[in-house]
Amino acid sequence: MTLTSALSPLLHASTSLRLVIFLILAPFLIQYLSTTFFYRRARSISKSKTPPTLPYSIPGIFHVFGLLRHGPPVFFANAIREYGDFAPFVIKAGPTHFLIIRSAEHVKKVFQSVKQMTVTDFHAQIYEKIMGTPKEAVQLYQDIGKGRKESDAIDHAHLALPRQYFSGTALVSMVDVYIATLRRNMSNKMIQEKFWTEIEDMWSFFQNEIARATMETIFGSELLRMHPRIVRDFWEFDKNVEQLFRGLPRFMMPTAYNTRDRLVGNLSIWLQSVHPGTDFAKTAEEDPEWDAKSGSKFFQARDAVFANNTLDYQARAAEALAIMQGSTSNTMPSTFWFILETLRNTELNKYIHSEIKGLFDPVSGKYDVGTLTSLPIIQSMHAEIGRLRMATGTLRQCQVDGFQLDEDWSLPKGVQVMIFSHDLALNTPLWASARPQTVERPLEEFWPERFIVPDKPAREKRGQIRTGRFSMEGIGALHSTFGGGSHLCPGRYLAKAIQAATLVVLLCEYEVLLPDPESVEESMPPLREVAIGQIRPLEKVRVRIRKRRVGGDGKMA
Ligand code: HEM
Repeated sequence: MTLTSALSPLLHASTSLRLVIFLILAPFLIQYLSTTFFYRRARSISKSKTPPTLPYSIPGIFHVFGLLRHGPPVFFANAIREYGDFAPFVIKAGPTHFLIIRSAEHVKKVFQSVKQMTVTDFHAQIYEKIMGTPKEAVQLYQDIGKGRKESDAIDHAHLALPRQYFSGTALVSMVDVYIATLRRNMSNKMIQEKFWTEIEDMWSFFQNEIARATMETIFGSELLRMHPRIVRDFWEFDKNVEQLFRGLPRFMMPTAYNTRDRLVGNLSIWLQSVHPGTDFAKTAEEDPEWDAKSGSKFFQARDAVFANNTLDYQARAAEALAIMQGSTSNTMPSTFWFILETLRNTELNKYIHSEIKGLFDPVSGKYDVGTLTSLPIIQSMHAEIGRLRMATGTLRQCQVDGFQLDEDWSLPKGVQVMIFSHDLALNTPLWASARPQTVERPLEEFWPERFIVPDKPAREKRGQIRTGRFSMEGIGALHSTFGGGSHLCPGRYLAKAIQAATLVVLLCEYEVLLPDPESVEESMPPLREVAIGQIRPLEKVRVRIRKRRVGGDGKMA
C-alpha cells in the first residue's frame, strides 16, 4: 500500500466521516511509517545514532498490547525471531523503553560500564512490587550510591556478603549442611534396597526436596518447623513473580498478593523470634557455621546489617524472601536438569558415577565437596545446563545521555538494556567465531563436555566421554545465564555445588532410572519459544529409585 492510496478515502469524505476513516486508517499508516523508519534506521551507516524502535501502530502505547497479549517472555522471543538480525532495537512499553542487545561486544560494553549502566532502580522496583517492601524502605534502595550511610550499608550486604560466604571454605560448610539435610530428608522417605519406589513427577519431587534442603541450609531448621507450608507458598509466589512485577491491582490477582503477603508475614514472625534486637549475629571465626534457629552465618550477617540500618521486620522479611527467591527459583530447575541429563545418557551416567563414588569419606561421613565441584565434567555440565536449560534475563538502566554502545549506536538516558541468556546461548555464528570447538555439536543439543578442552587431540570412540580441562575462555560474554560485571550472580558457585551435591547423593546412595525413556525424549521442551523464564519438560517425568547397598567398609557402591 502506498501513502497516496492509503490517504485517498480521506480526501473525498465529510469531516466526521473523515475523522472515522482517519481513526480506522491511522494505525495502519503508523505501522507502515514506523516499519519504514525501523528499517531505514537499522540499515543506516551513519555513526552514533539511537537504535530503532520496532514497528508499532499506536504512538505513546507502542508495544504494550503485544506485551500484555503474549506476555513478555513470548513477545520478546517473537521480536528476536522476526527482527533479531537488526539488533540492537528498542521495544517500548509506554514510557519504559527496552533495548535488546544481541552481540558479545555490546554485552561486554554494558557489563563493563558499571557507573553508566546500573541496576539501582530495577532492584528498588523488585523490592517494592515483588517482595512487598514498605515504601519508606524502598527509598533506602533508591538512595544507593548517593552517599546515604544506611543505603551504602545495604549495598554492602547485597554485594559483598554473598561473595564472602558463597565461596571457599564458607561455601564448603554450607554445602555440607545441604548434603546432610538432603540425606536426612531422603532417608525419611523409607526408600528400600530391595524394591523400587516410583516417583510420579520428578519436577514436583525436586521442587519440594531441593527447596526444603536449600531453605534449611540458608535459614536454619526453625523456619520450616514454625511454618511447614513455606515451601508450598514459595512456589505459588514464584509462579506469580512476573505478574507481581507488572504491578496489576490486587483485585485482579488476589491469590498472588495474598500468598506473597503470607510469606512475608511468616518470615517476619520467624525473624522476630530468632533474630531479636540488633546483636543476634554470631559470625566470628569460632562460631558455628550454621545454627538451627538463626540460620547460616551468611544469613545472620546479612540480616544484622539490615537490623542495624533502620529496616523494620517487614522490610527484613522482604529481604529474606528475596534471598529465598534468588537461591531457590533457578537452582531447583537447574538441578532437575542436571540430574535428568545424567539419567538420559547411560555413558555419562557411568562416567560420572565412576568419578564421584570415591568422594565419600566413611570416617567423617562427608563428601569431598571441593574435589566434586572442581571436576571438569561437573563444571562443564553446570555451564551447559545454564546455557541450554536456563533462560535468564539481565537488565541495566542507562544513566547518561549519549552512552556510546559502539561507534554506530548511542543510547539515551533511561533506556533499559536487556540481555537474554538463551538468545545468546543459541547463536551459532557467535559461538563459532568465539571458540569453534564449542560448536562441534549443535548448540540446540545438550552436550555435557562442550566446555572441556581435551588435553591432547585424541580419537574419541562413539559415546565416550571427553576428558580434559574445563574452560570458559573466549565465550564468557555469550554465557550470560548468571548476568555479568559487578552484579554477576554471587550464588553461582552455590548453585553449582547444590547441583553436584544433589547428584552425588542420588547417584552414590541410590539407584535412579527412567522407566520410560522414550516419553522423556518426547517431553523435551522446544527452544526459542520464550526469551526468558522457567524451562521445564512438557510432561511429567517418572523415575524409579531404590537404595544402594553400602559396602562393609562403609564406602558407597
Ligand atoms: C542456577 C541458579 C541461578 C541462576 C541462573 C541465577 C541467575 C542470576 C542472575 C541472572 C542475576 C542477575 C545478575 C546481574 O544483574 O548481572 C543474579 C543475581 C543474584 N543472584 Fe543468582 N542465580 C542463581 C542462583 C543463585 C543462588 C543459589 C543464590 C544464593 C543466594 C543467588 C543469589 C543472587 C543474588 C544475591 C543476586 C544479586 C546480585 C547483585 O545484584 O549484585 N543466585 N542471579
